[in-house]
Amino acid sequence: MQRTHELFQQARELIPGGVNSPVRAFKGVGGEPITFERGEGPYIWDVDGKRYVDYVNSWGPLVAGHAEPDVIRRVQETVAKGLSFGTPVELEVEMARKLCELVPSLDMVRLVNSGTEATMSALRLARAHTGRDKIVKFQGNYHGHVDALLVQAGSGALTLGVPGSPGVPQSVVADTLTLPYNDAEAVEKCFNEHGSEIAAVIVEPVAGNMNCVPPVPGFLEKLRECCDKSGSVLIFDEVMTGFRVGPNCAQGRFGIKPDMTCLGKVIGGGMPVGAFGGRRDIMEGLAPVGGVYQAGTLAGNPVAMAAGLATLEKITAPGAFDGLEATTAKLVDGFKQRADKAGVPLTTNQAGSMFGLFFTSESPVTTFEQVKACDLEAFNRFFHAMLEEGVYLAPAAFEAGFVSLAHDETAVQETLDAAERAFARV
Ligand SMILES: Cc1ncc(COP(=O)(O)O)c(C=O)c1O
Ligand SMILES: NCC(=O)CCC(=O)O
Repeated sequence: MQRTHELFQQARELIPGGVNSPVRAFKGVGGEPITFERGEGPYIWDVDGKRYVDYVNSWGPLVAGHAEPDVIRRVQETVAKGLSFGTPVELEVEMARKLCELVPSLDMVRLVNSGTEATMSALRLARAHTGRDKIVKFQGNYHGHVDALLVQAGSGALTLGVPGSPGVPQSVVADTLTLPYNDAEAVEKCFNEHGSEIAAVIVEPVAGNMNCVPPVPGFLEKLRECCDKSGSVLIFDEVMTGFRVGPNCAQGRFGIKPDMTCLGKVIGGGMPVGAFGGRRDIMEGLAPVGGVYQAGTLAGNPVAMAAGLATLEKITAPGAFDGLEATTAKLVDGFKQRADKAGVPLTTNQAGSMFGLFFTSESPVTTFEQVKACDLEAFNRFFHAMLEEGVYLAPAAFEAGFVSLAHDETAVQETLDAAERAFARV
């Protein structure tokens, strides 16, 4: 690990913590982050030449695998025509059409550059649409680093123990109400008290930033019901779940239609893209049609659109998603079997191509409290053992795992063989 170590020493002098996003640091698991230089299919190689089976996949976007040839070709063709115009381009129309076709709640969509931008703008629009200020979010859900949403947040905020961030004024979060995930009763109670003041509820329809926790039956239904009754805007943050949990996103899978949807990750295929969309009457509140201001120099960038469109083609090809889900099930069942064999208490969750490993004897895991009560030290030992074995899991116990279309029998078998040896050391 000579080269990776040297690079990280340099990075620490130049970039805070040596990383451009805190989740990349190994703060939760200990040790130094690894610097990578190449990917192909299910594998990534670090700068010292070691190969790993990858279950981070750039934190979700690479559902087609690394350097997928058709994706790369589409990007190269597009790059050759110029990188950006700051004008309408054909590929953004193609992307908007594709998203409106595939995502049940989208009448219209606007493209942005990240998931954070998508949730930030969706909130602004929902507040303008309703003329209300309060928003509801769930503990352990993460919606990007939007000030008003950095309250009891998941992902790196949770891993680092800063679920609310210094620098966010109290006045900005005063209108953010937080509730326990998967608790329909708490939702009902909150709406009984504040319903007429609530502009929006924003939720990860499968929580993927407190490990992976699917919604319990009735939870999303209750959100829909309460929002309908009170005239609040229901926002599904599908930045992570979009085209990961189903070919029509979580809303397609669970049959609940939100008023607005945020997207990111997969729809950029590894390029910086986000999107938010929904009901036409809401979306037409945006400038230049309406008064709600939102903008972006590089929004709808053709190169990013090309990568995203090629990736969406892969995941929506006939049979593709079912195959991916079956591979994920095989992986997750394999982890469980090997943990059982080694006598390590483990519970697993799966939603489409997302999965969660919980070092606990409680099953099922459906709440944030259960997630926080898991054996973090056992996870950390498992993480490092897997790393040594050449399997790259997210370097934190509070993150979901991601499988790609490129994960074949060989990659899965390699992973499970590694897991068998790793569990024996946990
Ligand atoms: C559910 C969810 N929403 C929003 C975001 C923010 O997206 P980005 O990191 O692209 O700003 C993320 C991930 O980072 C996410 O998982
Ligand atoms: N679950 C973690 C993320 O999705 C975020 C990645 C990042 O913030 O770099």
